[in-house]
Amino acid sequence: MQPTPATSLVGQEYEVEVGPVAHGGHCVARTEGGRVLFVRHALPGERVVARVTEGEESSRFLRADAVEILTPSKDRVEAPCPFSGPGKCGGCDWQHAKPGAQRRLKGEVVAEQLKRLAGLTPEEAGWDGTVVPAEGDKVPAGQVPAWRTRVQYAIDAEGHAGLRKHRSHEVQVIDRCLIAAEGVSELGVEKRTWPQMASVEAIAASGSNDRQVILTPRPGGRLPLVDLDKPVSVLRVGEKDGQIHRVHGRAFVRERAADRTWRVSEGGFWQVHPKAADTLVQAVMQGLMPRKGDMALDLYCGVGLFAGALAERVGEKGAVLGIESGKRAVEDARHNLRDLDRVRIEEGKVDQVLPRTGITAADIIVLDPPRAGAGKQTVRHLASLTPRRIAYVACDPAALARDLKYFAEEGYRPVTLRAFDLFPMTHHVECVAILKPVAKGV
Ligand SMILES: C[S@@+](CC[C@H](N)C(=O)[O-])C[C@H]1O[C@@H](n2cnc3c(N)ncnc32)[C@H](O)[C@@H]1O
Repeated sequence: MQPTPATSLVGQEYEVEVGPVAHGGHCVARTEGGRVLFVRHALPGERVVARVTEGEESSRFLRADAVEILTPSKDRVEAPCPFSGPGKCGGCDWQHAKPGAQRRLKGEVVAEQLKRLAGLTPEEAGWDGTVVPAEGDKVPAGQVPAWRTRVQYAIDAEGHAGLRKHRSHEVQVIDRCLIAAEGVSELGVEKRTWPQMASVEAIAASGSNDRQVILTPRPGGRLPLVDLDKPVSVLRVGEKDGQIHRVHGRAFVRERAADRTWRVSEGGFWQVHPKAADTLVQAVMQGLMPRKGDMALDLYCGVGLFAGALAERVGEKGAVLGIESGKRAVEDARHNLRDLDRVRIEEGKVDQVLPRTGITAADIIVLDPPRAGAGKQTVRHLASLTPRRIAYVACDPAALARDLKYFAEEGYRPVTLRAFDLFPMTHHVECVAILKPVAKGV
């Protein structure tokens, strides 16, 4: 028998009352028939016309855009960016919300994830429920902080630069990104065409005047002559090996944080918001309270940010071990911390390298995993090292909550949790949880 073709509901419109915010930059609503909609461009409490963008008759839930606002929330503003809105750029999620409301929505998402996945109330997680703006980002409604020091532009078939539409490969051509840092805008990527390129990443270091452009050609595409006004280093992604190669200028940018200069090479991780690195180092050190002589771990250490800050505090009698899987990031970390004998950086995946190190105890641990989180096996291993305190830096509250549950099973509970709005206008939020051991079963 032939399977019945799925009936697409794309384009179908429903008038709905918008319910609470959900993780991912949308709100939950139900149709009269009880069908669940995840609605973008809406705010809780609004009555809107939602047009389905993804989903079929048989889908568990549908995705939709609010295309008409019948009863606006008091938190609504006109989106400052002309490229934000249904069917347009997918980069920002909350352009249509006042800055304070954006932070409240993010706080509600963190609270919901903690409750659902870790069984923790904000009080139990040691969190006051607020999401704190980065220094300098408190702007009036209708204005936008220009914070993105790294922007990956997608290039359309005609060579125009833009950003991808939400959950799509289609490119929304733009002439300016409002959240791009000044240094990125000055590179003028949107002002010229990039024939034969698939993407162009623009990086403006916040700790120096270093600027970098990383070009990814289409298959068989030839590199353009890059005649940008400023001295800019140019790298390209190799078609055959996928590796980043230097075309001209430096192969790295220099960032500044925690009173040190950091070399960040070729696609290595560095926080995108210019204040993020200092904000997070401060939160981690305040929570961990390192002591002279401590043995400390910095897991998923990137170019060595927390390892460097820890090394200053544990002093000459202490030791810091960083683990990072990116080869170039490891080279950068070793270079960045070459003046500190007490720091050792190991290359490889945390779950593979850590058991091989033979370390059986650590006094304090920082972990800053990618979006997927650390996972049960790594959490177990960390708890077995019986650290006095653990600082968990998380870019995804769902992964954080899952790992907090595993930590609780191993006898570690959060004593404080702080949340920072290091990605204004988007749904992303960064958290720092400080964990301490409690007696098992308590
Ligand atoms: C969120 S970044 C944190 C980097 C650094 N702590 C910082 O703040 O700049 C996560 C880092 O983990 C690295 N990474 C991803 N998976 C890993 C794994 N399984 N083991 C070790 N490092 C990993 C990535 O290359 C990236 O540098």
